[in-house]
Amino acid sequence: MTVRAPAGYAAIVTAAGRGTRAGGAPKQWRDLGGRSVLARALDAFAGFDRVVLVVHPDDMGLALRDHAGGVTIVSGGDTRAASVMAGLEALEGQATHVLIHDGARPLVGEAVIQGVIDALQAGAPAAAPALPVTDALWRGADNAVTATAPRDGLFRAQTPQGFALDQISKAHRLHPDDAADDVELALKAGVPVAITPGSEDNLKITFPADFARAERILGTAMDIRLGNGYDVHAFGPGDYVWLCGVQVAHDAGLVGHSDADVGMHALTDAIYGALAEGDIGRHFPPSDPQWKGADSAIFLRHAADLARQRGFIFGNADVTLICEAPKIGPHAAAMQARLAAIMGVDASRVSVKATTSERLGFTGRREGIAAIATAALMKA
Ligand SMILES: Nc1ccn([C@@H]2O[C@H](COP(=O)(O)OP(=O)(O)OP(=O)(O)O)[C@@H](O)[C@H]2O)c(=O)n1
Ligand SMILES: C[C@](O)(CO)[C@H](O)COP(=O)(O)O
Repeated sequence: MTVRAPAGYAAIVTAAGRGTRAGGAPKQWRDLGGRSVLARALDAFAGFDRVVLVVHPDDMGLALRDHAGGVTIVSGGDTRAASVMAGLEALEGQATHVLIHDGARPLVGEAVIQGVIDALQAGAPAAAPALPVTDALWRGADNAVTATAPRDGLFRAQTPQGFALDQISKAHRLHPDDAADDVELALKAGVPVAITPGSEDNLKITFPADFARAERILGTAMDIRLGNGYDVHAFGPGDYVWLCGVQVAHDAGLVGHSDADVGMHALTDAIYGALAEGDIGRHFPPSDPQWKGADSAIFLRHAADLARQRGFIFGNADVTLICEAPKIGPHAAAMQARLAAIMGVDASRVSVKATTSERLGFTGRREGIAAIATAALMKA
């Protein structure tokens, strides 16, 4: 879920720094759990009508490659304040309020952004998230404590910091010097700033170890779903069967309301199961004549689309066909490719294998084919 910002609200995401303390390539372009730090920070503002992304001139090509469309990309300056100023200039006359966010804070949550918006909507000219300092504070030198310092009334500042656009633009023009953040400039210009709730998850990637910390937060926040599916179809008259989207010659057909693709049905049910969305019968009732003889790809595509609409990506899918015949091995790769194409994933994430039941039971007596499937869905 992203925050839907009120009309007139814009966001500036600053990403023109070089990330010297983090080392390596500029931190905002580096991978964090499969997506760049910056892509994650930008995502949080997808519900804003206007978003300005400020990047280093050397990164303009990268920015246009990854973020063209939807956001306005401008070149930043030598300091954070100069980069924010470039963003503010791009917004002149285009918004009433602006939230200014570090591209290096990839895990900002809805509640933090909403808290800032609510304070501005309530009439504050400026509002920013922060956390009270809870640890004792010391002064130190040469690895020794030289004094203690009171922590009362001290806060750790975060972003996004929100402002009435005209007031923060004026503050930047009045004090074009660098500052730790935009709140500092607002205060210098006499603009009062409300404190809103920050979050421990809203860390700024600053040092190398912060990547591991962010990965840990992402890991615990990851929504992982597993679903299983099971299906059986009896043999009947015919000279081929549909299995996992591939037509396989056989001395019998499979009986069913649709094309009786038992493997595809098991996989579709596994996806519905992971989404707690019932089974194929709920979405495509067998009582409905329009599904008579239907291509089962319709069912699988529907389940895969539903997963994507809910924000999930596929971890993997695994289908096992249980039959004495036909032989599955020669067709397994084609089945894998077909299922992957229907689901819109790479074939390496889909497995199709088979086993006999050692001539035991209904599959052993060649009365039909059974299939079991597992699907893993993930959402960060
Ligand atoms: N000239 C600058 C400097 C910083 N930033 C942005 O401001 C945010 C917070 O800054 P910081 O963590 O200090 O980032 P860097 O300046 O990149 O880091 P470092 O000081 O370690 O080089 C980051 O998203 C950074 O890209 C910017 O847009 N323009
Ligand atoms: C803006 C800021 O993120 C607020 O905490 C921070 O001041 C900027 O980062 P820096 O490390 O101070 O440059």
